Amino acid sequence: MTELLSSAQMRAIEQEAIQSGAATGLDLMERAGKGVVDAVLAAWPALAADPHRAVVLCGPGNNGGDGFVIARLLRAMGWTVRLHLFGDPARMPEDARHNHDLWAAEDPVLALDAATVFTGPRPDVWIDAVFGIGLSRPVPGEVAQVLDADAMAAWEQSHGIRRVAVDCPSGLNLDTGMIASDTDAPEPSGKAGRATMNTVDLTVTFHSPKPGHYLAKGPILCGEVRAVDIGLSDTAPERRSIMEEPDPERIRLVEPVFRGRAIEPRTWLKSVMAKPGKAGHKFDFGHVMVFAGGVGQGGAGRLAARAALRTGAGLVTVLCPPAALIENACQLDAIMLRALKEDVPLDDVADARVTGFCMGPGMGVTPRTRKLVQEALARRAGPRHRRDPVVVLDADALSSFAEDPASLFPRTHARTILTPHEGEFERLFPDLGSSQRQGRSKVDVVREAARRAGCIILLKGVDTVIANPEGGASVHVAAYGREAPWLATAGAGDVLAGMIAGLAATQASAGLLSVAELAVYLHVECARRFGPGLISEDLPEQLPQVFCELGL
Ligand SMILES: NC(=O)C1=CN([C@@H]2O[C@H](COP(=O)(O)OP(=O)(O)OC[C@H]3O[C@@H](n4cnc5c(N)ncnc54)[C@H](OP(=O)(O)O)[C@@H]3O)[C@@H](O)[C@H]2O)[C@@H](O)CC1
Ligand SMILES: [K+]
Repeated sequence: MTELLSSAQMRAIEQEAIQSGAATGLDLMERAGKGVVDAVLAAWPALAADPHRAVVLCGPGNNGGDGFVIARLLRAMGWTVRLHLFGDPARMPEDARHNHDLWAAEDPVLALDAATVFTGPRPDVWIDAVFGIGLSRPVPGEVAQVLDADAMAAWEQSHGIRRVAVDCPSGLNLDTGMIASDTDAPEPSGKAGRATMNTVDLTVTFHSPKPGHYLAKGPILCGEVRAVDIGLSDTAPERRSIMEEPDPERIRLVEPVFRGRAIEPRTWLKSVMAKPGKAGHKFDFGHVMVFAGGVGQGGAGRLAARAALRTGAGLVTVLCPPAALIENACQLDAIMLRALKEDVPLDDVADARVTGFCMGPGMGVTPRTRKLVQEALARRAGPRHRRDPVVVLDADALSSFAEDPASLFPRTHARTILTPHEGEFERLFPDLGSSQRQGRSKVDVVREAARRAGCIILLKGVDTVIANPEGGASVHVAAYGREAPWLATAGAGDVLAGMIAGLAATQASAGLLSVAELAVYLHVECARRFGPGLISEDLPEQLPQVFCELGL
């Protein structure tokens, strides 16, 4: 997993390097500027063949300082560079000021406003070095107008201009992935309100990517993200083992990368999953019970059950009300089926060998659902097992506690995972819901929710965030080449719940958060493998091929 560094962590690492004498601030800025130029030429090799034209937009801090280095390096390659500055050079930080002076000794520093920028000739490359990790408030009006998505239309064939952001598209908050919206920017038309931000083709960041590249608007705005090495070392390196739970101080990105290097996906899968390479009988790989709804309401539970079985659980049983037995029996083969009468306790049907419960999809928002959830959460490890059964709560199992979430949280435990979408999340944590976040990052609110609930929370989305009560957090994003728009389909969440239950119930030695990370990744891989036309029934059926392609 790649570790995503907050602005504060990035600053601390930079300061440590400077204070230890490993590098000066100027060294780092020079390496950052050179890293951007190298990344641009690597992305578009044709640009290296002969000199081109660039516009470089610089801001008042060190992001702007990087911009001055980039402008100087391009100039040295024979490029024609127009440089625009927002801010007062006299107030720039020392290193940025130094690079300003190097540029200004030979070439003009132009004003950064739409009239000045867009009357110049069309550039081949556009470099945005206005604000980076130091963005502290909404982007001022004159800058917002230049960065507006439509502004470039002032040039002919503006779509052919290569747009590059230094650290981030200016205005994007690198901790949250959000854009401050209460800008004082008047639109060119004079209307109040925020201009729409330009998306770039390439974002070049330093040392390590930041959460804002992956959360919320980040993936929409950043194009491709490249992190370049500027010679910083991290004193808190990644955890020793790939399946270790994340460092509570850090956020990690779910991908087959470990300690900065891409690894064979199968190494990751084998470290998290119980089944590959092990001999055993079906009870060695767990028994998952999936609760289905009443007559006509069983599809969601069946989808989850199929996903649990395909991920490797030894046995999967669907539990349903007696009236729905025939409906389910007509549709299930390898999956077992039991009726659970209204007044019968869970213990009557679930023996000590059950290692996982998947609850919620199609169950109905009812007192009976609440009761069953409470019973499942009260179950403890059987004599043959080290750990309590995993309890995956999704959909109606969550909404059944909307009136009184506080009655759920004393019962949830370390082997519980709640898998809400935004609506369900808001029902359980009204003050943390998307309408109440007010600039707090999705990671922060999911961490807070996990702490409150005392269990793992997985908040679904294009950017899925998973957190444990200790503060460990992961982000998985279906973007940057892993887009999965066909996953926005009814039942996809039920399948994910089943995948998590299936993987966790197999008695894998990895912790539940690691299991959830892998399940989210596999879920997206299944959707991508199937592609257009995907419906939820297709997802579990992709697993065998996905496992095979990932090297199992
Ligand atoms: N850390 C590292 O390891 C390395 C960092 N490097 C680079 O440094 C960048 C961080 O530099 P930075 O800290 O100077 O912040 P930056 O983004 O330039 O902005 C601060 C300035 O903008 C101003 N300002 C902010 N918002 C504003 C607004 N809305 N409207 C108006 N003004 C606003 C703010 O003013 P203030 O808030 O202080 O009033 C201040 O003047 C980082 O992104 C990377 O590119 C690399 O060189 C190498 C290694
Ligand atoms: K920038």
